[in-house]
Amino acid sequence: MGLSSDDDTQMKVVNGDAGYVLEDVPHLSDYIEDLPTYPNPLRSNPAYAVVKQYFVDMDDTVAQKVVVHKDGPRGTHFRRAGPRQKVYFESDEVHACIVTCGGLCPGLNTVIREIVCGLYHMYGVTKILGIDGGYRGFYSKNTITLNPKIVNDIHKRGGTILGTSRGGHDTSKIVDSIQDRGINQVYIIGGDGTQKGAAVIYEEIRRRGLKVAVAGIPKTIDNDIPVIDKSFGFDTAVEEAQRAINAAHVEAESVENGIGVVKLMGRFSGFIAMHATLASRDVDCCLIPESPFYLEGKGGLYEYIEKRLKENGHMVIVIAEGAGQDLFTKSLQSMSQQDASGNKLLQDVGLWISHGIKDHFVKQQKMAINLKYIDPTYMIRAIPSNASDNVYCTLLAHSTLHGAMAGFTGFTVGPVNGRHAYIPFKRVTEKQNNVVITDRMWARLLSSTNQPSFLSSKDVAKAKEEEEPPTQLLDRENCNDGKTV
Ligand SMILES: Nc1ncnc2c1ncn2[C@@H]1O[C@H](COP(=O)(O)OP(=O)(O)O)[C@@H](O)[C@H]1O
Ligand SMILES: O=P(O)(O)OC[C@H]1O[C@](O)(COP(=O)(O)O)[C@@H](O)[C@@H]1O
Ligand SMILES: [Mg+2]
Repeated sequence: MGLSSDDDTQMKVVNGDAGYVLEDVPHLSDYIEDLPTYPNPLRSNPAYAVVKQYFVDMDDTVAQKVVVHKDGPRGTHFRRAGPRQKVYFESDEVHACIVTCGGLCPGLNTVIREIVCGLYHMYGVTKILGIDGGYRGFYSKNTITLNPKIVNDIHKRGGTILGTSRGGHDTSKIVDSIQDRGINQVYIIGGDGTQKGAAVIYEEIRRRGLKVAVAGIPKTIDNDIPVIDKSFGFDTAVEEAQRAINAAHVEAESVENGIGVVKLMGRFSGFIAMHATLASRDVDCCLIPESPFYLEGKGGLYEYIEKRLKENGHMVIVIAEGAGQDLFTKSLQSMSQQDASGNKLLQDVGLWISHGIKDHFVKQQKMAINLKYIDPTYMIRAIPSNASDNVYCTLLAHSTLHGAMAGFTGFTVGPVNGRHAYIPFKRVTEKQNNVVITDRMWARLLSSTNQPSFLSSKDVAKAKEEEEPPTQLLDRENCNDGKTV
């Protein structure tokens, strides 16, 4: 095995036999010499001591791709998450903090709860601070003391007890605050923007030579974070979206030529819309940002609506908020408007398409329609996480704190092919996870709704060219959208 020689401080690439590559995460000992280690207190914990092979082997890694060919390279691996025999912090030395940034997501409170309880009960850590209101809270607000009693019931509530915000990432002020407060473990929960912010915080801490572990926990309702199988809260959101789709269906089927339009979240990726549609089976058309569509003429949306109403008397349309933005924002100024974090602000596509459909059928004078528009966007993310997300959030929190206690830093955590791994920040921030419309999952959706693909044969060939990897199995990202299934 050989360590690559580049001086990247965010990823340590180790090459092994047969094309094995380990994209390892940084460790405090990479830049601080002679750090003392201590036996993991879990060795004497009555609950965990009895578990056979509770500790993760030093050499355990997780493969990014599990579908392989006999003669293919072993490919990229990440360090397996979990408790180590030795830790780099003594219990009473740890001063941890937790911050939540970006949009809300079901499960945020569960992750907070489990970090607090995990640190307390597994590692005997008692000094834990909550940072109020996202990154800016480090330097502009008071902190919140956290302990198991305070967080006991919070997983039953939506939102985040710590508050959140967009914008306000000032690296030196944040690191000054970490240093001044004597914080040595920083748990940062948030999406792609947050993880980029966490990466620069880690870089600055390393530059200052501080013994501070920086750990990211990926959060996004949109499920657009690459590498990990799925982001927490996504399942809950898809489940909650069913209620809106059911309502749209009931309304639509109760009247003549009823149309139910439901707008769901998904700024650049249509995972929520796609999964909610597949789960429901009542949806006749799903529109997502990755799949361009058009309204007028042959093969367009209006033609399909007319056909579907004639066949079935009613229909349901699910539209992701980022779908079709190019169709109607060109003339509008707000196209270039951004939120405090620099994310593009979107027009209300649901309202726009509802008006468009109504106008079209009024002008046509062929058939009278009855359209109901349902916008549950914030309702699907402001709720508490469901049972399976709660368990997922618990494991994520545990994986993260085991990593920080073991001295890893500059990492984010998540399941890769079902096994939790420590992933370099770069890998989760360099691109976004999108629905691939030339993949099987989208084909399943098209076949379940019977909607047009809105693509000409030329478009299909082009899309295939763009998406198709040179070798089908090994060069494609593993992904939670079922595309490798
Ligand atoms: N490139 C970046 N570098 C540093 N901080 C960033 C960057 N992008 C976003 N942030 C910060 O991360 C936080 C959350 O980002 P945002 O895009 O709103 O949500 P999310 O993390 O869910 O994507 C904000 O406080 C923002 O200032
Ligand atoms: O919370 P805001 O600022 O209204 O933003 C809404 C956006 O947040 C999201 O829910 C998730 O975005 P983040 O992952 O960046 O938090 C998007 O789906 C949506 O476009
Ligand atoms: Mg984001």
